[in-house]
This record gives sequence, structure tokens and C-alpha cells, in this order.
Amino acid sequence: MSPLVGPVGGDVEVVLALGANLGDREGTLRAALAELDETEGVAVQGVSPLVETDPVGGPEQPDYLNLVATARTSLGPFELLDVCHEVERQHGREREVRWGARTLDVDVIAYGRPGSTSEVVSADPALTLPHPRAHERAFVLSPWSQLVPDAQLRLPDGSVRPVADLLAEAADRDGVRSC
Ligand SMILES: Nc1ncnc2c1ncn2[C@@H]1O[C@H](COP(=O)(O)OP(=O)(O)OP(=O)(O)O)[C@@H](O)[C@H]1O
Ligand SMILES: Nc1nc2c(c(=O)[nH]1)N=C(CO)CN2
Repeated sequence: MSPLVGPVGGDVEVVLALGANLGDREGTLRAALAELDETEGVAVQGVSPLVETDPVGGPEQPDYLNLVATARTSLGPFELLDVCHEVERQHGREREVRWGARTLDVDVIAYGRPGSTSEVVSADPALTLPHPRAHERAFVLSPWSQLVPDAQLRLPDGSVRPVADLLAEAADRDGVRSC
């Protein structure tokens, strides 16, 4: 049986978080957005302002540029994750150290709006939905709430909370700067 709970496919609203802290960070993020949008079955709807952020976790590493994009997709969750990984690969992403520096990271934050018929909730480590750490990461919550001020996120405990409220509680919020 599939570990995913919820419908798969259709035209679903998704939230993606992008980050880069090596190379031409802004150029990579812009190119990645274009590549996502050019992918069949993915249409980028909105892009947040860029934020510069102190690295959270991992070894000492350069500051990140982060942004959040909303998109609509006819892809299933794992197909969408594959697309994200392919775009990362196009930009030379290597997976060596957990939370280490990277040319590009593309995470699936949410698939379907909380409470909607299209929402997918998954505890599968290969694709956990919503992203299991998004609710505590100001480098995701800040750009997301700038793009969608009334955005809501389902937490790992099952509750649904406004992203703006989660941002106010995020430990790394002072490490997020407007560009
Ligand atoms: N919602 C999700 N979005 C992206 N990857 C996910 C998600 N849930 C689980 N994963 C899995 O996590 C694995 C590691 O992803 P990645 O290398 O991007 O982690 P990371 O960015 O270093 O850390 P973090 O997972 O804390 O953001 C991926 O291979 C993927 O299968
Ligand atoms: N500031 C910042 N810190 C991070 C980031 C990120 O995108 N921005 N990504 C991580 C793993 O996904 C770990 N730490």
C-alpha cells in the first residue's frame, strides 16, 4: 500500500523552497525557477522575494540565498520530487555532508493546501509531506509569508498554523535579511 495519504495527480497547488550558498547563487536560483516552469506538468505561479540567510545546521559554510515558489502541478508527489532532484543535478548539486553547502537545494514544502482534497500527507522518509522541518525554518517561512501572507502549514503533529505565526517563533528568524 502507498504510504501517501491523499489523492495523487490532478492540478495541485504546491510550495517549493529553493536555496543556494555556492557559486552564482542568484543566477542559479533564477535558472532553476525557469527550468521548473519549463517542465511539463509544472507551472510556477508565484516567486517570493529573495532573502539572504545565515546557515542553519551543518558545518561552517557561506550564507544562503533562499526563496519560496508556489506552483501548480499535474505531477504526483514523487514525480515532482524527481523533477526537483533533476534540477539540482543540472546545477551540480552534490550530496556529501548533511546540511552542507550546496549549489542548489529544491525542497517540496507542501503538496496541496492544508485541509483541501488535494493535500498529501506523508511520513515516508523519501518524501515527507509537508516537509518535516519547514515549520521551524525562518529561511522558508519568511519568504513564504512575504509571497502568501495568509499561508497555512500542517505541522508534523497534524495541527495547521499560519506561516506568519510560525515565523514569529522560529529560532533562526534574526538570521534572515532582505536582499
Ligand atoms: N519534502 C521533501 N522535500 C525534499 N526532499 C525530501 C522531502 N522529504 C524527504 N526528502 C528526502 O530527503 C533527502 C535528502 O534531501 P536533501 O539532500 O535536500 O536534504 P537537506 O536539504 O540537506 O536537508 P533537509 O531535508 O533538512 O532540508 C532526499 O533525497 C529526499 O528523498
Ligand atoms: N540558511 C539556510 N540554512 C540551511 C538551508 C537553507 O536553505 N538556508 N538548507 C539546509 C538544508 O536544507 C540547512 N540549512
